[in-house]
Amino acid sequence: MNARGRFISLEGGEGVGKSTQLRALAAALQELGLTVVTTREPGGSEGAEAIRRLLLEGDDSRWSAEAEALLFAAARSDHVGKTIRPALDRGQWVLSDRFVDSSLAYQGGALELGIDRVRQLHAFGSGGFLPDRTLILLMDGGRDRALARDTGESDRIGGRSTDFHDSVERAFRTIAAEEPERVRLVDASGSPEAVTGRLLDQLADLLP
Ligand SMILES: Nc1ncnc2c1ncn2[C@@H]1O[C@H](COP(=O)(O)OP(=O)(O)O)[C@@H](O)[C@H]1O
Ligand SMILES: Cc1cn([C@H]2C[C@H](O)[C@@H](COP(=O)(O)OP(=O)(O)O)O2)c(=O)[nH]c1=O
Repeated sequence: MNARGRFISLEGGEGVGKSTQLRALAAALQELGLTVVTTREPGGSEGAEAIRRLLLEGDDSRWSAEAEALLFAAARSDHVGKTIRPALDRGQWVLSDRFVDSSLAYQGGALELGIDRVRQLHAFGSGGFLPDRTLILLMDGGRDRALARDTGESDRIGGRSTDFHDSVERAFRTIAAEEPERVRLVDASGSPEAVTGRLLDQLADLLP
C-alpha cells in the first residue's frame, strides 16, 4: 500500500509569486521522485471552478461578506472531497495555490468576519482538514506585479482597496504566529530560484 502523500499550500497576497513558485516547487519535488498534483483555489474541481466564477466575477457588492465566506467554504468542500483527499490516498503529493488560510485572512481578517468564525465554516465544510505545511509568501510590491501581469485588470477581490490588502497581510502574519508548526512565513523577494530554495528549506523535514 502507498504511504499517504503530503498536502502543501502556498499562500500570500496578490502577485507575490504563488503560481510561479507552485510550478517550480512541483518540478523540484518531481526531481526527488515524488508524484505531484498541482491545484488551486477557489477551484480545483469541477464544482469549485463553477463557484470560482461566481466569486471572482461581477461587482464587489455582489455578495455579502457572509455569503462570500460560505461560497469559498462550499468550493473548498468540493475541492477537498473530489481532488485533494483522493490524490493523497493514492500516495501523491498535493500542492495548492491558496487554501483555507486565504479564507481566514481575506474573509476572517480583512472582511472582519473573524478568523475563528471562518475556521468554524471550514470545520463544517471540510471537517477542519488542514495542510501538512502552509508556506506564506511575503513581499512589498506584489500588487504592482499582479497589476502588470493582468494589464491593470483586477478580479472582484483583487480590486479591493490598499487598506483591505494590508489587512490581509496582517491577518496572514497573525495566523502564522498562531500555528508555527504548520504555517511558515517565507521572504518572496529576490530571484524565483532564491525563493524556491527558501520554500524547499521549509519543507525539509517532510521530504523523503
Ligand atoms: N521572483 C520573481 N521576480 C520577479 N518577477 C516575478 C517573480 N516571481 C513571479 N514574478 C512575476 O510576477 C507576476 C506575479 O507572479 P505570480 O506567480 O502570478 O503571483 P501570484 O500567483 O502570487 O499572484 C508574474 O508576472 C510573474 O512572472
Ligand atoms: C481561496 C480564497 C481566495 N480569495 C481571493 C484571493 C484573490 O483575490 C482571489 C483569487 O484569485 P487568484 O487567482 O488566486 O489571484 P492571485 O493570483 O492574484 O493571487 O480570491 C479569498 O478572498 N478567499 C479565499 O478563501
